[in-house]
Amino acid sequence: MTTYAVGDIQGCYDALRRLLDKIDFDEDKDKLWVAGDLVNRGPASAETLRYLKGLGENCTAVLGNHDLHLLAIAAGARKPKRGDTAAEVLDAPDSHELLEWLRFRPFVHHSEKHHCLMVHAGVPPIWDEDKILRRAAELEAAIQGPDSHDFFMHMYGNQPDHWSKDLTGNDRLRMIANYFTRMRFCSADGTLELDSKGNIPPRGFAPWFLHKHKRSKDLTVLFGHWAALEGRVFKKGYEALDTGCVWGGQLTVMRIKDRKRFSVDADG
Ligand SMILES: Nc1ncnc2c1ncn2[C@@H]1O[C@H](COP(=O)(O)OP(=O)(O)OP(=O)(O)OP(=O)(O)OC[C@H]2O[C@@H](n3cnc4c(N)ncnc43)[C@H](O)[C@@H]2O)[C@@H](O)[C@H]1O
Repeated sequence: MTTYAVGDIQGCYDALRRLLDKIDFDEDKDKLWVAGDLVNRGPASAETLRYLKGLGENCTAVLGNHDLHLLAIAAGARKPKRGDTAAEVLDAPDSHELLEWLRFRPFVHHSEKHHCLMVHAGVPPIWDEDKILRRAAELEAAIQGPDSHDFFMHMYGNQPDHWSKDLTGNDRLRMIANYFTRMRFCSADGTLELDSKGNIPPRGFAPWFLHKHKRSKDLTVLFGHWAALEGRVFKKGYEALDTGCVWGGQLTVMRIKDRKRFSVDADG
């Protein structure tokens, strides 16, 4: 049994299957962790969800911003934007099952065995692992509970931009969602800058993983989301997995035990 972690698939189902063939992935024995953004912009989000759902307990996927966006569209809280491919999932005959499976994915996966945390965008420097997991659970409860429509209606936006334990309601949930699913740059106190998407830090901010973190140093964080990094972080304890498949780059999987990476080109 071998455990692998894959970056943002975003509906690039053919690339996913080519990559799994390349590593001789055994669907009955091996484990696949997915670092969020399973869907959207790529051509085959429904097929991707169907395949990952079919892996059962051998797939552990966390939610990304594009997954949340699809769930918000499905809930009637948002309209699709140009370039979104949500309709392909919404029109699928098994749409309900696929969306319910997605809605019940976590935001953070903690593996004690492998000393890893997997999250889509990142974890703020101001939280230790206990807080990270408790705040992920808060957000999961909101999305999985009866008031999820209300959350999706209020999910979008860049404010508040910094954490306070006194935050309540949808402001608190939006802040947590923005840390886990949209963050790239922040300041040492966890203030977010969500406009910049390239590699150049805006003045006063740095990539979230370069700050001093409260989290235990023994935990490696696996994350996706940031295609412009091209899978490179150069900092011990961090593994960037998004290599921009949906932008014509590559899809990359990392074997957890030795951190060896395998990639396929987007266009085969
Ligand atoms: N609370 C909330 N508030 C607001 N929106 C929410 C939300 N929750 C969910 N959403 C949804 O989140 C999305 C906005 O997210 P954002 O993070 O704001 O923007 P994005 O451009 O859509 O990011 P993406 O996730 O695609 O990241 P990537 O690095 O691949 O791509 C980013 C850029 O990198 C560029 N890029 C790709 N490869 C690159 C490379 N090798 N070098 C340089 N740039 C590269 C691409 O061209 C692209 O412009 C929307 O769909 C929105 O609806």
